[in-house]
Amino acid sequence: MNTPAFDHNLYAGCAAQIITHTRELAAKGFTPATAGNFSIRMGPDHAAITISGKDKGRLTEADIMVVNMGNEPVATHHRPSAEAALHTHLYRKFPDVGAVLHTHSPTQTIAGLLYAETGHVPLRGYELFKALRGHATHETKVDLPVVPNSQDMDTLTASVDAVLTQPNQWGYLIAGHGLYAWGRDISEARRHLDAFEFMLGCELEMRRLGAR
Ligand SMILES: CSCCC(=O)C(=O)COP(=O)(O)O
Ligand SMILES: [Zn+2]
Repeated sequence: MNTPAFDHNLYAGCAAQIITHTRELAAKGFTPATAGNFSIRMGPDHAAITISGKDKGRLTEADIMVVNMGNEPVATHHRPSAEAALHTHLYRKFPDVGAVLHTHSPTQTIAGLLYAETGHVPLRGYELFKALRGHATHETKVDLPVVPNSQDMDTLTASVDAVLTQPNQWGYLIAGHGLYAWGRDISEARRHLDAFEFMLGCELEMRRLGAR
């Protein structure tokens, strides 16, 4: 008997979690058209990830596949997310990362454009910092990195790698594109994504009010 390439029960559990979160995020308007991609680590060598080009609000298990940490499809002919390299980069760089979520909300997209030149969004004074693992007070500084967009995944990955130099960084923006957020598991990644979305919304509102 052939050894299966991966644990199917583990895959099915990961797919179910991805489907739950993507439906919720799509309902919030965070995945317009077919935007966004989502993954969960399946051990040291594999991740379950969304197939490229799917409507993320209507995913079924058949829309989620397995890749190795070199972005190669495992036991499937489907094409993984065009941005799979950004997911596996995080899994390779940080062994404790268990899930990666990527969305394109209007707030994330606009903030990425507004702060592209500065290279980060300076977040200050938010009680919601405490939703970010490793942050216990509002009296700290959180600079959310912003990298330039690129259709070349090697270029984009290198830009991201260069800005992830501090402990307890849980997200970055790609200018004009969207947000990547991650965590030890999908619940934590989702908490980080929701926290960044809220704080970015506050920053944009303060700019409207002329306070930034
Ligand atoms: C239509 S959105 C453009 C591609 C993108 O940024 C994205 O998040 C979705 O790409 P995927 O290949 O993961 O479907
Ligand atoms: Zn994207």
